[in-house]
Amino acid sequence: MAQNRVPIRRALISVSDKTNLDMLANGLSRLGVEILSTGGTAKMLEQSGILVTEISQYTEFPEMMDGRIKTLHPRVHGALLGRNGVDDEVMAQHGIEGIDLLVVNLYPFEATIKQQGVTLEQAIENIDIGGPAMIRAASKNHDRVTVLVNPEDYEEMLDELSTYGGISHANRHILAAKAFAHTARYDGLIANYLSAINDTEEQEDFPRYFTKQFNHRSELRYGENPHQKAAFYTEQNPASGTMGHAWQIQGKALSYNNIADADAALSCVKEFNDLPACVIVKHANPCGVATESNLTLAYLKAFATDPTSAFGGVLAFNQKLTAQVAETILEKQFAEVIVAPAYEDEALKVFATKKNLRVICCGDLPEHTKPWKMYKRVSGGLLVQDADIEMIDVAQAEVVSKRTPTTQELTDMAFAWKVAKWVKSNAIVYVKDAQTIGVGAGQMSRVVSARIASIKADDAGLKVPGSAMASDAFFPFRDGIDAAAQAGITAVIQPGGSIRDEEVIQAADEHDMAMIFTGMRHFNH
Ligand SMILES: NC(=O)c1ncn([C@@H]2O[C@H](COP(=O)(O)O)[C@@H](O)[C@H]2O)c1NC=O
Repeated sequence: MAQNRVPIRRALISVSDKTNLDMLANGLSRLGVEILSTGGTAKMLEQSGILVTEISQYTEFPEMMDGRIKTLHPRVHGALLGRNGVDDEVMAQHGIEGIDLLVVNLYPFEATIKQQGVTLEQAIENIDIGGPAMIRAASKNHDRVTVLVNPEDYEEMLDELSTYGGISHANRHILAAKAFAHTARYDGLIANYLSAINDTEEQEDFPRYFTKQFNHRSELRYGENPHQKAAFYTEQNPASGTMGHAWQIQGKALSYNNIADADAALSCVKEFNDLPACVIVKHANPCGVATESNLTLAYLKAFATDPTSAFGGVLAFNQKLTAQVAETILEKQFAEVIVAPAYEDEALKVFATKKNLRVICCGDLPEHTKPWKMYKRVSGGLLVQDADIEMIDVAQAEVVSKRTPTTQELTDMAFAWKVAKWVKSNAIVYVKDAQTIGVGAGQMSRVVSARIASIKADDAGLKVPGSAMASDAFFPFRDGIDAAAQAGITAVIQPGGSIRDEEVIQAADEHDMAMIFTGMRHFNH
């Protein structure tokens, strides 16, 4: 197929972010490309000794209104929009010389609105008008014009230009789509910002119009089930320690369920930043969680909670993974996915013996997570909420039982509470000595979750007596407490807030249990 390469004779460069600018302009000059440029960009290029024509010289119209008008001129837009073989005559008639390459990036609106105490006026002055207008014009006319909106793309374009003398149609098309995505994201940010601010400049939590852009990261073999097609999209700059940031080191391609489960495992393991921790997830639920003095022991304890469910599980760790952990995992079980912030080279050599095992590196886990939003598609709409990043200090929680918890019980309750947050509701988690003893997940009644936690502990040969129990939401009846007491639970952590709290506290007192109320619920659906 013909490449339909278009040579570049004239370029317009107008950039706020001047990264790689010298390299680009030097490259273009060497290839004999004439450069037009706006005020600040032209000044910088002149200082570097590059020959440029100021845009105001070309338009014969001054830049004005503090930069609100620079390139908004028919000689610029005609030069970008004029079609080869269609508009040649009219261009000549009006002294319009075609621009073949447009290099633009926009006023830093996103960075401006992220600043503390920014005013509406400052935000508005950082809305770029001329830049998006040119990007849209050039992208529409990518049949002739090449458009660059990202300094990371300069080098590849220069390579193609110097090697082949022009840019292929395929690449102009890719760059045009990228440029429209760039302006779409930019306008989305502006619309979100303006529609979340009222006339007294108070920021509302949720904009009237909501636009968010995600970028295609990979095709997935299929979705939750083989008859569902699926792909993975990520944010612009995903934070370290997230699935959006993570990269795969080895193994079979990641599936939709792998990514969802690895995310669940990562979320849970991040709760334990003080000690080496391991979380094993199966079908989005932790089936074993433990902390210990090193990752190998943490893994062994997590595995011991429910070895049956751990088969084919997704394992997350909160520290650099050693060869010893890798060997122990391979001895003990078949795993689908391992995710950790980093790996020792020796650990990777061990995993390399299992070619299919998916090994993912997520980068450092940040200590404090900034607030962010969660989205869930429902038919005909989108649910948006704050991510559940809150975690109470259990030591400050209210003791509601007659008996106060022992130090050991408090520690176990704190651990169980962190795990319960990441178990699907209704969640019941039994914990002793920094190890999950039984997990009851995703049941329609709380008492059944409690029974399941006991059954799981029994199946694994773990002793419940003396364990603490966490419940993600209040107990609506005393039956859950009675069932737990029967199993040997001595301490209970739960949000409280039921109309039958008194009856529930009385049940705890009758069984001589310690009970604390967190005042915070952690439903996870
Ligand atoms: N108003 C205009 O005609 C106009 N044309 C280009 N710009 C922007 O001006 C910036 C570059 O300005 P300078 O070269 O003066 O540093 C770029 O981000 C570009 O998108 C404009 N500024 C804002 O709209």
